[in-house]
Amino acid sequence: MSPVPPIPTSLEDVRIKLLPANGYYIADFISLEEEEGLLNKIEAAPKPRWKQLAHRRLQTWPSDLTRDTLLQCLLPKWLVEPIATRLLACPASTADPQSHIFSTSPHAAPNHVLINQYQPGEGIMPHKDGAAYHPVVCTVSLGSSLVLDVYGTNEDGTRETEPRFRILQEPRSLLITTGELYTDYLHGIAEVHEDVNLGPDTVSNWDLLRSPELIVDGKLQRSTRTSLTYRDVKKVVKLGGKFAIFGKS
Ligand SMILES: O=C(O)CCC(=O)C(=O)O
Ligand SMILES: [Fe+2]
Repeated sequence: MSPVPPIPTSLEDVRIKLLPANGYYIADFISLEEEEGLLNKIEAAPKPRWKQLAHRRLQTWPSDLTRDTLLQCLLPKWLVEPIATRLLACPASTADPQSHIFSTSPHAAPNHVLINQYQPGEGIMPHKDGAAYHPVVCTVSLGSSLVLDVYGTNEDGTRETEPRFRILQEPRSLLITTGELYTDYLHGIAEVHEDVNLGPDTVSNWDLLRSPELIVDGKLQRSTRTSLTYRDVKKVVKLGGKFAIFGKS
């Protein structure tokens, strides 16, 4: 059994200093067994749970949003334990050990998880995650490393052609993006079989990586990579609430 990795004393210790405010990277967020358990759960989901998109496939938990609104429903236990619990146990600052990354979000916890799966050569077009969510995304990566490209915008609002920052996400790592990095920048994953030109000058989280030695000649071959992105959807409606109104009449 590989041990469950310790939680950092504070997110301040794992801040990606080269990024705009704020990005955090924890190379060892879950253990090998936890990674395997999660991949088994994801594979065991009924086939209709998967939405096949042009260049990746997607599961949405507990359900899709309708007009930026989530129908209130608890996340299944396997998505809460260990990831969500550990996210809330990670102090945002040493000054306030009770604070965590969702302390100031509407529900003080994530209520929504997207599971994206990419084969080598697949990716996601640069985009922003939008206003449905509180501006915090916690991404746990499983199976393979890949690079997340971060783009700025030009004065006329168009996207810059070249990424301004590159973040390498290793298997079992956690990446948190918040604030300006969430609201003002776009992120995407290139459709390549291999990430290239990786080094201390090109990878923003280089000093926080677990295994930079696996990168040979600046290259890393991709295999199947699955990501879980935890967020807090701002608007939540209760189905029971509506029935209660009907019940009264
Ligand atoms: O798979 C990832 O790391 C990114 C996914 C993403 O950007 C999204 O679901 O909005
Ligand atoms: Fe996204």
